[in-house]
Amino acid sequence: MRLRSWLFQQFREVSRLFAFEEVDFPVLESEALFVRKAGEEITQQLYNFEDKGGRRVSLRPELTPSLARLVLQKGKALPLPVKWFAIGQCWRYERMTRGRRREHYQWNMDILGIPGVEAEVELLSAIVTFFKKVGISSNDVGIKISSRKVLQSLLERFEVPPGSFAAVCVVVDKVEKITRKEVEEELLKLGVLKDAADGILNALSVRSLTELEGLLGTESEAVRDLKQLFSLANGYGFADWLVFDASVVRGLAYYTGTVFEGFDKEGKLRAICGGGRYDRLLSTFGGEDTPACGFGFGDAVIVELLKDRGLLPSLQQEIDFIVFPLEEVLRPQAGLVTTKLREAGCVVELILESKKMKWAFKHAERLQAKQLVLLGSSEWERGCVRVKNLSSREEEDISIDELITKANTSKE
Ligand SMILES: Nc1ccc(Br)nc1
Repeated sequence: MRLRSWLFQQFREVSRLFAFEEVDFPVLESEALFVRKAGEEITQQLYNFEDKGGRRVSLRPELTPSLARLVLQKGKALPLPVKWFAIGQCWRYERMTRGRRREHYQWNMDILGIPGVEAEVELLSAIVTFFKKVGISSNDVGIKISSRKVLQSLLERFEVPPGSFAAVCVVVDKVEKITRKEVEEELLKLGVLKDAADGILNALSVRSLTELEGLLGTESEAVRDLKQLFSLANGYGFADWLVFDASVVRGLAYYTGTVFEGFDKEGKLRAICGGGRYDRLLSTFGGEDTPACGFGFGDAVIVELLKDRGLLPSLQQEIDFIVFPLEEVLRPQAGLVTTKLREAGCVVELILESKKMKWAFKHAERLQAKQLVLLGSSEWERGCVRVKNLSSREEEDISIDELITKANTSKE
């Protein structure tokens, strides 16, 4: 829990730096919000059920559809651009034999209302800011960038019905998980003939924007967008984190343009984060066309990466004082001292049971507390408490007022 709190603190701090507002959505939504027909794994693993009112509902597998629903619900009352972030628990239903988690937490940042790649560059900058904040460099991690407009123009060239665009993207996204033959077979089922399938799969191995321009022509929107994105990223100073990779498609049906994913350069881990542009999602929910892009950043792979790189922070509870009444009759006084120290902003552990002094010292050592405040009747009669500094081993009898004054000074 300490690690999760620290991780979420980093997510929140980056979101705050980028002037994003935090939002939250229900973890349980109508199943219909997530049902899509493009064959995505995420929709095949819905943690869905019928509730006591006979409603078909589902634990959310992702946050973006809820965000779209909320933006639509607010309609004109919500001035664009919208810059929202959320950290939410998401669920999937997998057979436990896979030994994989059924729930994880995802940090999302989304910008709605900006049609140009300026929005993607802000989001990519936020991801890079997070990596740098936790000690990860562009030697450790990169972000692969491409655009689904590459696939879109190829499907048009091969006269593939536009209605199968999303499903084709979902299949092509599997290209590193299943064999090329299986991909071709799945594409064939979607009406993509062999020559079109070959054209698509060959395009994924394009290695540069120049090569892509050669393939798609100088008027290509995909090439224009990507050139502008890299140029802006250069201006921001994080272009060294980015790499054009035509094979990046991502597996969510609703992406329509730029797509990107964070990857570890040792190639040991799954994608660290991923995102893209989804300009049609709100209109598929019955809203007006609203340009949108965002990313999801899960809490699992990043922890693996931090472990691998020795970057996990050492997270100890930080106890300023342990207060210990030596006699039960002084417990009310111990409560007074504790209250005053806490009002001064100090973290105080009050020992709640009658214990031996030896136990109190061991307890203080275990918690790595800074100071131990002992209340004994002889000191109390002189209006004092005994304070032991647990690192310097120094101890002194001081008045409560002196103790609180020192505590306040240390907290300023
Ligand atoms: N979508 C999703 C939900 C939960 C986990 Br664990 N992974 C992916």
